[in-house]
Amino acid sequence: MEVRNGETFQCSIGNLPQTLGERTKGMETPIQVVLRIRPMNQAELRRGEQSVLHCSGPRTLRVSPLGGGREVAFHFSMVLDGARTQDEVFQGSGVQRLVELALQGFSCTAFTFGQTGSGKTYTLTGPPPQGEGETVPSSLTGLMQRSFACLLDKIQHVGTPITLSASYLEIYNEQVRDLLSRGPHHYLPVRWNKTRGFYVEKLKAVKFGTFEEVMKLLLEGLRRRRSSAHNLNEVSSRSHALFTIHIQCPAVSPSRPKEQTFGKLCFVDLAGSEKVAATRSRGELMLEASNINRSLLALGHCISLLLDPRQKKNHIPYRDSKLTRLLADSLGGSGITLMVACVSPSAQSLPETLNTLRYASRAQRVTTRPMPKGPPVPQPLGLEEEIQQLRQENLMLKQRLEQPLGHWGSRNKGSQSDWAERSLYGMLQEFMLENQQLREEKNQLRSSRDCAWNEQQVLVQQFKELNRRLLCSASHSIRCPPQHFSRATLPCPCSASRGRYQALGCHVLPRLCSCHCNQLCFLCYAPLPPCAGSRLHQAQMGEPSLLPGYLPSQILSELPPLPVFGAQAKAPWKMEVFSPQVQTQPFVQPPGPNLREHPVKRKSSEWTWAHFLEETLAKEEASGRASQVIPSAPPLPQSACGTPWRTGGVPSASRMLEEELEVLRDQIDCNLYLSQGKPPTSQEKHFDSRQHLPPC
Ligand SMILES: Nc1ncnc2c1ncn2[C@@H]1O[C@H](COP(=O)(O)OP(=O)(O)OP(=O)(O)O)[C@@H](O)[C@H]1O
Repeated sequence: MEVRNGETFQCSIGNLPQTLGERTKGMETPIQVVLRIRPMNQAELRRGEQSVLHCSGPRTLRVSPLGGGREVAFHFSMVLDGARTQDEVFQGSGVQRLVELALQGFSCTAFTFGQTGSGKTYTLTGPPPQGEGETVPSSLTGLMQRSFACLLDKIQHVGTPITLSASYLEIYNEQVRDLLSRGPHHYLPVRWNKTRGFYVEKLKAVKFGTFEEVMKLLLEGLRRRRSSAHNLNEVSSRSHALFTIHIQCPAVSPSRPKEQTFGKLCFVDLAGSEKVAATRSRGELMLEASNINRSLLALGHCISLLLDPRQKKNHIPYRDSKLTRLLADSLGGSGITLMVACVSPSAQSLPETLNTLRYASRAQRVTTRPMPKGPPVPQPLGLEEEIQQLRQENLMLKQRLEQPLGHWGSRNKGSQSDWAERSLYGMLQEFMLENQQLREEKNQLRSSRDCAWNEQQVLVQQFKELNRRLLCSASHSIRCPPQHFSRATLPCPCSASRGRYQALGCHVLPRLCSCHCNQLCFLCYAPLPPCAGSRLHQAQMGEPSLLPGYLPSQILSELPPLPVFGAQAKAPWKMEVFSPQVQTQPFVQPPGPNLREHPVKRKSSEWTWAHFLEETLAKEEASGRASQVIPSAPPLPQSACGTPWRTGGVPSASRMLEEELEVLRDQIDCNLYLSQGKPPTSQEKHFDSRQHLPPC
């Protein structure tokens, strides 16, 4: 103990237990917090600022606001005022003890925190070099250089070869960068696993054995670290920097490998919290300040939660920032931690200083359970064997899956496991084969459906062509009866009628009735005057879609245009030929002396123009009343042998076409069902293409 300026300065390591080691393994140990007050800088002295911080004893700080405000006292492991030299800080902070514990295999961390320009970097590494190649005077070197020297000195006395390596990284704008890596900057990911906790992947660790080597690494990293000038600090660090020394101590006896230790000594120089208004940071500086403040806030939040024993058992949001992830073990894990809080004595910085003091006060109530790090825990033998077996099985199964199908049949039937494998993989292969076959079948069905569709299209075209030819042929045969073989035309029934339509000429096709009671010439579509038997014959028109003058509009639109005679000729579907009353009437066979007394309703499916024509003509011939009933009927066309055209003769071409068309219709019906790829539904069973096709 020594006395300076009337104050007691205890040159010890504060509360850090000297005996920390074997006896404190796993015991709750509080974080050690040391306070360092930097001296007034030139700018503050120029402004004539007064100090508001007063040390009252080695561990107590009194804050006396100017103007007689309420005085506040803070207690820490050690309070080091502005008059303390770097060496005194090293001696009084307890870092030496940390070095000893790291050598014993503990994971030790010393970090500085505080407002920007409060002396954090100075405390750890001393003042910045004055020029390129300049070194810091040994009296001003910080905790890090002194700790390196201490560590190497202690290692020399251990007597066993100890492996040392160092890594250096910075967290800049929430990105981790390796400061020992040459070449372009690469940001490294922070990972986690059960044995290592959080770690930086691919972080370079450089082995060293001498003080010069480790100093070279430190200076190399310091040069690469981001720093900028702002209003409060000419060389302000813009990133958090972590310098870690990994200490691998072999076991004293090779027969006891578990005694091997893996200690760690980490120095963390946090970037300073800053008020942008005070630092007047703009642009990139402002972004950096925002990231710095955010990560420090996350650190403070973790510390607050760690204070609550109930919260500590639950969730601590270490993942909120890269900094808290990498400090997780030091804050709430198995590490030993020393914090050096740095403050400025100036009254102008009092708000930030109070923040730092409160932050530090809380941090020293956080506890860890220090545990030395041993060699990586090997996997239990059983698990390793199991993993190995699973790997082999996986490999074998992969190989078997790649084998040809026939392979399984040729295998000998062996043990139960063989059988199980065989049946399982046999099933798999069968399913795959079946799947393949089903796919092929589906493709075949699809192509046959397409073929049927194409065929149907061809048939529809053929049908149209046949229909056209049939109409032309019928028309021609009536115009030029075979017995005449001349182009002399029969008189049109329209021309025979009187009235305004008398002048209209038209052509004749076999029709329902030769009188004009249907009020329409079905060739020229001219309205015709009603006849005396119109009521009777209108009744026959109950199925308008089956009459020759009424073709479905879809088919008519696709047919070649019919010859039009006269300017008044209109398309039948646009003419008001059929009154609503007539259209809604069901077809009733006309009563007559030779017909049944009661009208018989017929199904529309039974009703085709060809059948009706045939029946009507047959009945008229049989009764001999054709001319009576239909006085204006044109003479029936006669064949060369004198037989009516419907039974043979010249219209035999039409007959053939009709038969051909019949076949085509059947084919179309079949194709319609085939193209749907399923059996016809009950609705489709009633479907009859004849109803949708024009009559022959
Ligand atoms: N104890 C001290 N004795 C003499 N000078 C000091 C002391 N502490 C700090 N300084 C000086 O004050 C200035 C700021 O110090 P330093 O850069 O270490 O602050 P900082 O807290 O690291 O700031 P930042 O967070 O911005 O990086 C430097 O010029 C440094 O040399």
